[in-house]
Amino acid sequence: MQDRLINPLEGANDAPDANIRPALLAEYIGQPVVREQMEVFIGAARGRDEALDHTLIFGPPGLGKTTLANIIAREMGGNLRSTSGPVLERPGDLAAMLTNLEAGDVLFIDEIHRLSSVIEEILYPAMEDFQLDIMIGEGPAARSIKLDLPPFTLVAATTRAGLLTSPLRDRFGIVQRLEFYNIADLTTIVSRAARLMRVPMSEDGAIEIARRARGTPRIANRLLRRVRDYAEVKGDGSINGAIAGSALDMLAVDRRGLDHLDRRYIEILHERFDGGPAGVEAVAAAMAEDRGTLEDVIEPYLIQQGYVLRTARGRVLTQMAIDQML
Ligand SMILES: Nc1ncnc2c1ncn2[C@@H]1O[C@H](COP(=O)(O)OP(=O)(O)OP(=O)(O)O)[C@@H](O)[C@H]1O
Ligand SMILES: [Mg+2]
Repeated sequence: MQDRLINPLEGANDAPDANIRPALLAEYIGQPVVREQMEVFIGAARGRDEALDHTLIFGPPGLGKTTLANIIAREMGGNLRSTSGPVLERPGDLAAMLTNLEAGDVLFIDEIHRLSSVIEEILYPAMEDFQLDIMIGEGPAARSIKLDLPPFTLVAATTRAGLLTSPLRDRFGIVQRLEFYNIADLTTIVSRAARLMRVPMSEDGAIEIARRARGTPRIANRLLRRVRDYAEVKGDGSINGAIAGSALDMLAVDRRGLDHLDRRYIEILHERFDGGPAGVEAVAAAMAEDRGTLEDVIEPYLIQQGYVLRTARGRVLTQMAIDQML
């Protein structure tokens, strides 16, 4: 899993890409619905000189949740303070973040589905009334303190919206769902990144990379870096369709953006489970992967592309998968 080239998760070999990450809404490519809505909500909040409503962003890894959180802070003219669900262990951790906020700041909590219930309880009044309500000390000496917080915006991201409790979910005024990107948008993303990285690339080179990036900008940018390596060693450093094609063939990323893990998933479902329905736990065990990896990383794209169906009785292989892959 670790060294899978088309793993949508952020990895050690993702070079720092601060310079290619879009900083403004106008540079955020694709996601037209999200972009249009955010333009309106941000414009309105700025016009009223208020903090933007709390915003929940969900979608599979690598589609631009963290990027969007950064853009929101920038467009609102506030600071971005980042943390994540698993990092916030004790109430004091969250209290420290909240009391350091200034009016109009964005508090970004990544992986919000991994927040403990104690922390969640503190978040409710903070989100609703900008009040920090916290117990300090233990036993008879314990007392509760209340503090006013400046108006701020909580931006939360999750790959698993289904795991949020409904009281938490209900406290977000804005909920945005990111979708996989189409080839045209991914082509624009790759072309822009190549320009910023000063790599000469033709349109068909960009399309070839986009087609194999399984709808995910992070993967598109990672493939671009590996194709650049290939072009520098095997060619004159510039990328065209043929160079990109042979580089990606060498990297075993096929024309549909599927790699050995996807193919194994489909083969196992076909051979061991007779095409399904099969429970996700059983498929995960047969693949020796954990269920979370299957659900977060492998399945979303296979489902979106129509290779696999998620039914009440389990996973089912579609006719299209059988025709194209087996
Ligand atoms: N709409 C976009 N336009 C251009 N580039 C994008 C866009 N969305 C994401 N990217 C690029 O893809 C990379 C991954 O995006 P990001 O880190 O925001 O994903 P994420 O959804 O937060 O992933 P994770 O779930 O792993 O936290 C970014 O570094 C950025 O360069
Ligand atoms: Mg992120």
